[in-house]
Amino acid sequence: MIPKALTIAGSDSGGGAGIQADLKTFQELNVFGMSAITALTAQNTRGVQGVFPASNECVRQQLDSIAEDLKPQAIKTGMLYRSSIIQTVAEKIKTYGWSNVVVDPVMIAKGGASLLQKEAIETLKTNLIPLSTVITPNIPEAEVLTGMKIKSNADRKQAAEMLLVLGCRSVVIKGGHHEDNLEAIDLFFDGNDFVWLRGQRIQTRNTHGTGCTFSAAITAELAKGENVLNAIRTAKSFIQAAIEHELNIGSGHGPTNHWAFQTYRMGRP
Ligand SMILES: Nc1ncnc2c1ncn2[C@@H]1O[C@H](COP(=O)(O)OP(=O)(O)OP(=O)(O)O)[C@@H](O)[C@H]1O
Ligand SMILES: Cc1ncc(CO)c(N)n1
Repeated sequence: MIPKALTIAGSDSGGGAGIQADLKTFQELNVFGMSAITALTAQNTRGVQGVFPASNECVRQQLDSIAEDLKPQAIKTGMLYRSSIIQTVAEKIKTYGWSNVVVDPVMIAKGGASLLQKEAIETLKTNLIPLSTVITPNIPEAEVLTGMKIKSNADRKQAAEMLLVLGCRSVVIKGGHHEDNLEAIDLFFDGNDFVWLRGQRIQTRNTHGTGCTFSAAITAELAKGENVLNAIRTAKSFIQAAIEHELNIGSGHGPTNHWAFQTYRMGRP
């Protein structure tokens, strides 16, 4: 069976994040990609110039069209923008019985533009996170979701425990925003084991879309039937290669290199 994955997220006209990063990542990992677009953004490596959210009906119909004909083995959510879109997505996940749900709780773009309205945070916590197999917050997002400050490793473990209480089956709190300049270390927790996933920190400004790419890689591996921890390990290796082999596109925060994993790492995750 051909593995198929669905991304429910915003479009990044600059091609480095959102739907575009997700579909490129699915393709590179040999997974057929599908998309339901929640918002169009006018965006480039310098920042977000415009946000044009889709109607609830538009999101609903895209999800129905996909579900009636194609069966995704895994899905991810990215930018969802407002509460009613989150509700629509949560209802459809339940209606269609979709499993292997990766929730990337996207809130703010690197340049500071808001990709999620403040009042939608509660809906994310109560309606969507309980349906997820894994959530992938960065440190600032984990702070918003838990209401605690995260500085030390012990703080991060405590935040992971609090996030599990929201009803997700597991969590990875990503370390891209940590002040460590030698390593980028992510923390996985599934209620039993804490696993630290380490990678060398690359000194670069080309990190636009790292979070989208990472969660898309997890989704692709879940679609192939991998378990969550193995999927996350491959995703870590995928994003490491994509940051390391930089493209230097654009004059701001450039995109990562989505073909680097295939070209330089395949078979060596
Ligand atoms: N400079 C870096 N070098 C190596 N790995 C990094 C670097 N920055 C981030 N990562 C890794 O990339 C992945 C994404 O983490 P990050 O915390 O940057 O996500 P994010 O803030 O959600 O990204 P974005 O919002 O830009 O899409 C994690 O696995 C993290 O460890
Ligand atoms: C559409 C979109 N989704 C997610 C992010 C976060 O990287 C972004 N910048 N743009």
